[in-house]
Amino acid sequence: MRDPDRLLARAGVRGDPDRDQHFLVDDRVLDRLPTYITEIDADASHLLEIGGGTGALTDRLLALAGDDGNVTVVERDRDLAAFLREEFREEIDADRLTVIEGDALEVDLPAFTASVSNLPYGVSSQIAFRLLPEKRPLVLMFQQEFAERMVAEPGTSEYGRLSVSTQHYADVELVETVPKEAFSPPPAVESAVIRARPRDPDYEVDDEEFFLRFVKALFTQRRKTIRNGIRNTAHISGLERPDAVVDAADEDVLRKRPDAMSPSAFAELAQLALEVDTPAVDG
Ligand SMILES: C[S@@+](CC[C@H](N)C(=O)[O-])C[C@H]1O[C@@H](n2cnc3c(N)ncnc32)[C@H](O)[C@@H]1O
Repeated sequence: MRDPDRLLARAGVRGDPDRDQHFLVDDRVLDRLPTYITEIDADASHLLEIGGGTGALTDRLLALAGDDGNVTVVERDRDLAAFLREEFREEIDADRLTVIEGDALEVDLPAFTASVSNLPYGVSSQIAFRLLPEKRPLVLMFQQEFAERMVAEPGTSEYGRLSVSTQHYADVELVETVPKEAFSPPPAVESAVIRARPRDPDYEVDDEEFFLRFVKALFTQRRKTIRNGIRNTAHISGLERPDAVVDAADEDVLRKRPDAMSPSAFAELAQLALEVDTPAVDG
């Protein structure tokens, strides 16, 4: 495997934190990341990496994909993309690696089978919610506090809109926390890796967009009861008759606060809200 410090030296770059550049330099962490894919027997024939940097993780993903598989890496920084094309010329010529130079929020993504990425933290949420609906196994590095909110259970202080919307798409677990020293330059906060295994939720929602908007609306009033939340957030949820929704809902639910509501309880309430109200379409 390529040595991360040598890759940094060959690229001749110093990571720029203002451009979300914190390169993994701890071999043990780099070597472990692909194992979170093999552990669950996921299809590794086409791996996607967002934010290739100097290619230390890319190298491990090429090994994971094997000689018959391939990897696509997206990198926004022009110099780093040029370095990746030079460093991995053989793999590119053998059609085992594709380097896409561009912003991961804008470029067309290939039909990947799984993604392993040490995400640029400034846009990690937007990238995660680009990847999760693709319903592929994901192993993603985030700021630790963000990762903890993604995997949080109802009734905890970390549980919120992010937990419900993440868990709508996948079973998620926090598989590893990563200290700052594993990166060069070290980020300001600790990091953590989550693994997402796609599955259908154990509830039905007819209008996914409304469900996610309704959950977002109610969590803006985290300390209020669901009763008050429904009434106070119609401008966000788009409900036109919030009082009618309150009249139709169970008293037990109306008395709760959002952080005590499981995703399926939100889904049931969202379905009811749709039955008694036709929400205005966003935008
Ligand atoms: C945290 S570093 C990870 C680099 C490398 N994968 C590693 O683990 O060492 C994130 C990388 O994403 C790139 N990046 C930042 N914003 C991006 C964006 N919007 N789209 C694609 N890449 C981006 C940065 O230039 C940087 O190389």
